[in-house]
Amino acid sequence: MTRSLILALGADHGGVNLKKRLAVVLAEAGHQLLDFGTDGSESVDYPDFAHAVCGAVAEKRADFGILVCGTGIGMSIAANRNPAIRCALVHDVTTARLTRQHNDANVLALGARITGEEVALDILHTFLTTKFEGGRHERRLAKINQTTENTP
Ligand SMILES: O=C(CO)[C@H](O)[C@H](O)[C@H](O)COP(=O)(O)O
Repeated sequence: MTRSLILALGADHGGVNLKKRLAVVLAEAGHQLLDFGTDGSESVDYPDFAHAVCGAVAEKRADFGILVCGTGIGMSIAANRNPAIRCALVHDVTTARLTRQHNDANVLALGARITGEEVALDILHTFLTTKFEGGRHERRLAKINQTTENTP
């Protein structure tokens, strides 16, 4: 798939089956996985897994994080509360590419009830193999971290 990466994975009960499928493919591709669960179908709370995965990425214990819930929305909202995280909820290969090129996204959120397995695998491949372009995008990323004030 790409050079060997350390990837942090997390899902709630809505995303657990897709997470397991992604984990198999990623392990076969030679990546090292930090799997923060969940592992079963019992109802759990997605923020617990988002925070665990994002902690690993923020502390540089993982190169990227991958989060899966029913829609990906709850995971992405929770993930982006961490100031070190740029989490993108992605439904297609084009935005998977662009969020790496333009946003240097370090966490990918997927919705298992929305996105089919084959599309999710294509998104994952694109996300992990596309490089940040830098340049003008560096300035914009810096501004994301500058302020939360509602000024131009
Ligand atoms: O956070 C979500 C929605 O924005 C996720 O899709 C969750 O997986 C979903 O809310 C879980 O719902 P459930 O009815 O408890 O299975």
